[in-house]
Amino acid sequence: MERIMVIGAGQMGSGIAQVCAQAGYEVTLNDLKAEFVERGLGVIKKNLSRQVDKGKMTAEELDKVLGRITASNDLQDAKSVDLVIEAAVENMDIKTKIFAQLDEIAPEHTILASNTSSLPITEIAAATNRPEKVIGMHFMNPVPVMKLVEIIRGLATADEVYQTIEDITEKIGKVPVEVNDFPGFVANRILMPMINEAIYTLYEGVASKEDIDSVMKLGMNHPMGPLTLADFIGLDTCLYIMETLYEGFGDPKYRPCPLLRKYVKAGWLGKKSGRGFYVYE
Ligand SMILES: CC(=O)CC(=O)SCCNC(=O)CCNC(=O)[C@H](O)C(C)(C)COP(=O)(O)OP(=O)(O)OC[C@H]1O[C@@H](n2cnc3c(N)ncnc32)[C@H](O)[C@@H]1OP(=O)(O)O
Ligand SMILES: NC(=O)C1=CN([C@@H]2O[C@H](COP(=O)(O)OP(=O)(O)OC[C@H]3O[C@@H](n4cnc5c(N)ncnc54)[C@H](OP(=O)(O)O)[C@@H]3O)[C@@H](O)[C@H]2O)C=CC1
Repeated sequence: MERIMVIGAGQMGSGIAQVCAQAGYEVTLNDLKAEFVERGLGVIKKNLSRQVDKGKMTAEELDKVLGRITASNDLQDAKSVDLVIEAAVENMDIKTKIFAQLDEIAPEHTILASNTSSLPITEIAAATNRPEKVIGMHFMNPVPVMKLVEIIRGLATADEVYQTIEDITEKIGKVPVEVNDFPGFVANRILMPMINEAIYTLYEGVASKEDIDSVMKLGMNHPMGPLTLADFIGLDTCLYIMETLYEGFGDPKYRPCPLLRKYVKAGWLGKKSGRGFYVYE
């Protein structure tokens, strides 16, 4: 395993590319347009420069890490990689299209992983002719800081593929947790209903957004209040995850809050779009 391709250069894809390059892998960072990859590379440069400023990394190391990342706008670049980690938007149609194409392009030995936060790995795998080599590799945001990676076994995922991904996860300094393929896995099955409930609390006028966040920050020692965290994750992603839980379990307890839907329809996607529950400069 030497070459990794990351698909999607958004907040997750750029973080994944960064930690893989820091661990010594050659990384191809792919997005639909050159400007999106440039934006992702800009975030990586900023993160690494901060480490140089703090004396945690030398300027030479920074150059070496950046030198390991190649920009790409063509899925054909998957023909020379050993592992693909897909981090495009949380949408099943988009993901199955990407995986079907990758299956045609990537060499036989290549493992195809998805950073999906909730969608069934088994269904993504079924879009390929190599379901045994398809697996979930769910990083947490912000990737350079958070230690956890949920590794999700699809129905057909081979044991040796799981083992390889567990080894890579450890090599990049993360802690793997093994999870079976059910909607939302573990992380978002627990986190997202809490966030959705915080949005209902705001929607029903129980308290102001600042006070809801303060309750969870000061009362439960959460590093961020749930509404700030929702903005940080992306409200579109939060809604996709709630819909996956709602449809996947058929249980009304997972119904997404109408206020969340309204914000997403308005394009208020949180920090990444400049406005969500809060306004960002
Ligand atoms: C939706 C899903 O599918 C799954 C998910 O990811 S759910 C989201 C999971 N993530 C969380 O719950 C995050 C909760 N928030 C936190 O843990 C913290 O607020 C935080 C780590 C984001 C920031 O921590 P903080 O102490 O307030 O800020 P700060 O002191 O500025 O940063 C701490 C360190 O993180 C780094 N950091 C902060 N934000 C960063 C970012 N976006 N990218 C890279 N590094 C970052 C800082 O550089 C700093 O590094 P050093 O220790 O090397 O100096
Ligand atoms: N946000 C979070 O906290 C977490 C998110 N995830 C998961 O990671 C994935 C990405 O989320 P996140 O990084 O937050 O989202 P972002 O919106 O920040 O980034 C997604 C990126 O993928 C690009 N993209 C869309 N379609 C394609 C495609 N067909 N080929 C290549 N690139 C494409 C988007 O381009 P464009 O801008 O044109 O749409 C965008 O640059 C999702 O599956 C999400 O559920 C997992 C853990 C945590």
